[in-house]
Amino acid sequence: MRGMDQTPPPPLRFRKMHGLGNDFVVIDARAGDARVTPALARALGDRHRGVGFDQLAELLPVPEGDAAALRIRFWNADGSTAGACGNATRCVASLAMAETGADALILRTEFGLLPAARRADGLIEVNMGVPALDWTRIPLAEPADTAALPLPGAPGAVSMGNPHCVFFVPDAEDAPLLTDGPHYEHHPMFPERTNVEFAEILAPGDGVDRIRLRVWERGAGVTLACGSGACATVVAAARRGLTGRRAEVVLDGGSLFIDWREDGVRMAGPVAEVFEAALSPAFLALVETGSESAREAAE
Ligand SMILES: N[C@H](CCC[C@H](N)C(=O)O)C(=O)O
Repeated sequence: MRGMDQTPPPPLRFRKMHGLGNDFVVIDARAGDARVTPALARALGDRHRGVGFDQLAELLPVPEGDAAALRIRFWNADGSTAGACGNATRCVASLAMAETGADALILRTEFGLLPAARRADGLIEVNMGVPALDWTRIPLAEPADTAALPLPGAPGAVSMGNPHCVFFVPDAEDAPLLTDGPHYEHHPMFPERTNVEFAEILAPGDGVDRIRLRVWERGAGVTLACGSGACATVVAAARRGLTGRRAEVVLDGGSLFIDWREDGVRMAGPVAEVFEAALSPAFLALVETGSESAREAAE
């Protein structure tokens, strides 16, 4: 509950951005005056009653002397948190570089320190880190060969700081996203749920492998693009010898350029800022009246 001081809280400002149509609300909580809760994420993510997003990127401070410029916490539209979000990381990198005038910097996420840079061609590139391939780090509910899981279609499993289950299909356009997507997101093999990818290997172009990818995201459903999913798909494909370690990944919203090197998986693509606005105090009060969010905000 708010204390005796009835001074209204400052308006909660946010930015709306996207990477290939994978859309985000970005809240700068570095000053410590804002705090995202599962209830606020769900309310904000509602595409009819809120702002609407696939994910929310909460910007948090880092200690003095930290190698990173800032820390990011990712929230899905269902109020769950995620250890990675490639497209949102690229959007935040673009904001942070504009803020500091730098062309390269480091961002801290749950998965570690992620170097980011603006390329000469204007694309924003992030090194998403070294993929986790052991079953315990996906995580899976039992020991299994993550190169080909004991499930129909023998999908690959990869973590980029978040779990991915990658199916290779003959035609991604008619992939069973709306049935197999939720089925495998909630499959008991994935104790923390999983993102579900459907990948079709295309003919190489300009000497670069190409993959057509469609994604059902954990906590968000079908999205137009998924950066960590594109990284996981190239890793899963290369592990099977279906492609090399570099590929163009063609998603519904456009292409990401992936390069799996020894020191991590690089992912490059465009970002866009759509608008900046403030949440109305009435909206925040509405969220707070929900007992769950008020209790969490007070913790
Ligand atoms: N839904 C994902 C997080 C967002 C991933 C995606 N938007 C990306 O660009 O990586 C999860 O729960 O792991």
